[in-house]
Amino acid sequence: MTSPARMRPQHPATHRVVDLAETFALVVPPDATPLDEALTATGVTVSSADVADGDVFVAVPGLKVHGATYAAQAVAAGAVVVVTDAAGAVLVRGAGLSVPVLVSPDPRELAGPLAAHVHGHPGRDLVTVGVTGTNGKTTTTYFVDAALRAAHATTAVLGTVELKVGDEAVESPRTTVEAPALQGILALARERGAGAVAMEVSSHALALGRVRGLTFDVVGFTNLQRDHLDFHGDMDGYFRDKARLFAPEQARRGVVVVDDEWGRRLAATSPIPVETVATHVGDPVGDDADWAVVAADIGLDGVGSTFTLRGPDGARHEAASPLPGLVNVSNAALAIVLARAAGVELATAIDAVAHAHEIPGRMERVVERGDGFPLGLVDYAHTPDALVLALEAVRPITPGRLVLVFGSDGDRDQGKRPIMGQIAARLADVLVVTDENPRSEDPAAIRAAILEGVRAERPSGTDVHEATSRAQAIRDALALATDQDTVIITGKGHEPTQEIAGVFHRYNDRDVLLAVRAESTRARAESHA
Ligand SMILES: CC(=O)N[C@H]1[C@@H](OP(=O)(O)OP(=O)(O)OC[C@H]2O[C@@H](n3ccc(=O)[nH]c3=O)[C@H](O)[C@@H]2O)O[C@H](CO)[C@@H](O)[C@@H]1O[C@H](C)C(=O)N[C@@H](C)C(=O)N[C@H](CCC(=O)O)C(=O)O
Ligand SMILES: Nc1ncnc2c1ncn2[C@@H]1O[C@H](COP(=O)(O)OP(=O)(O)OP(=O)(O)O)[C@@H](O)[C@H]1O
Repeated sequence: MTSPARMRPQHPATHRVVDLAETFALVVPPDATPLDEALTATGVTVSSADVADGDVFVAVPGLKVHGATYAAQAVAAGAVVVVTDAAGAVLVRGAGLSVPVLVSPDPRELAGPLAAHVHGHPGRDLVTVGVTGTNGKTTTTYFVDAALRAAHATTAVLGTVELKVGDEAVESPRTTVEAPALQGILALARERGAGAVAMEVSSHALALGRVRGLTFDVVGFTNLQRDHLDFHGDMDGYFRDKARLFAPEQARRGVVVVDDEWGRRLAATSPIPVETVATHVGDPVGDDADWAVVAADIGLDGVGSTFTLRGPDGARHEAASPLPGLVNVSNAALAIVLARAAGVELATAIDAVAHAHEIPGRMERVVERGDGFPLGLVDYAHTPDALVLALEAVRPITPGRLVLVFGSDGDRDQGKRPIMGQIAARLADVLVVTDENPRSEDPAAIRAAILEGVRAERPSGTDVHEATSRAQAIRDALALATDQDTVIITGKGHEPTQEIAGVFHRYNDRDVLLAVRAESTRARAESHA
């Protein structure tokens, strides 16, 4: 599989380093030899591990270590020049390296614009949509991509799950890649003929300049909930970092969900023009919003939702979310308004979103109800709040019993294990407790902690099962369920591996669920033969 760092254009432009120095006011340190006028560069990176031949290595002062510490590795991998700050230049000189060095007061801020310049500003040739917020980024981004795909032959979608350009996808190292990697991927997308890109923009990315150098056509805000305060300090700091996306150098216009106070604050203070969307039916906030969800119900397919979206002109549009639950009505409404702002016809956007049910690991409909099989869903919910939301979303679409396969991560928040158990026992009917990513912990001990919470809520232990492998848990769940039931497998979502005792085993809930269904279909056919 291609590494994310290799997602770059096949035919990069070549730039003279002296020209880059002049354009970005980079200076040669006083005691260094002047730049060779013939020296050229074709790419940019901030990580020595990602260097390609001909790269500029931008060595940033990190939160833990100075990037210039890795200049030797970068040069060995093919970097032709190091751009860093004054402290970095001292480190490179101290290491006795002969590589040319250029100094910038703020290399982290520079990395994005420099990479955008080197790759010929690919973002300007694409329709670009960015989505930020605590929850719903992935789902909304895929809904937007579905709408963009209805209007463009080739698109790119970038986020937590994958980096996908046309039909080529690689696993994503994080929600928003580093600024130079982003520009490289955009350049690749342009080279492959893509017309549009939808991407997730995390708060870390905004704080660390990963989208600098790109001005989005449209950006969206989902919501803000308590998260990542270790990094952002407090909610105000977290909000300020998110709000950086709504600035003229980052985006031309925005769409903001105003269901929470943070969305309302953002809409009221945004320096770029924004449209507002209210998604809670009956909330008076909807009266003043440009767009409002004024009715929502379970969809005709018995899984998703239908809803009515009132537009700024008062017209009512019948729309649908293919995924269960009201949070996905919210995500779908935002995506429709974002896609429209990005130039997709409203009716086209509504239709495309209504059919976008293959979002990897986000309430993903893997097995449809029927032929004796339950509805089978895979969801990433791995926190108590998300588990509540997921189970509440699935209950109304479940005529029979709600069967939950779940576990909890090792080497992470131990306190949530019994809480997850309690929630599961309260909101699901049949539980199969199993392993998630045990990492260095004893899997049985993690399951025991979950089961303690289960017992507190359901002392009888009725319909509570334990399975020592996740694949077995899925097999058990499917064997226990009828076609009136729903099986939901939570915790790992799209993850392609399971981490056990330091080893990453290839494993994916969706694949296993499909394999188990196929096994059962075969077994049934044989028993009828
Ligand atoms: C907290 C955080 O976001 N840290 C980011 C920050 O790291 P840092 O300043 O500590 O970097 P450092 O380790 O001190 O290294 C300094 C520089 O040396 C470079 N280096 C380092 C080691 C090496 O061998 N070679 C090398 O070149 C690094 O690439 C870096 O440029 O700057 C680095 C690049 O300049 C990022 O790679 C790094 O992201 C780390 C890996 C990370 O895990 N970030 C997570 C928290 C993150 O960004 N998450 C969000 C999603 C959050 C969510 O919503 O859940 C995301 O967008 O994925
Ligand atoms: N609009 C929403 N409001 C609140 N919760 C939501 C919303 N959309 C999704 N969720 C919940 O948040 C979880 C994560 O959803 P999603 O992956 O789309 O968000 P995200 O912002 O991309 O988060 P992550 O980066 O962790 O993937 C889901 O399990 C779902 O239960």
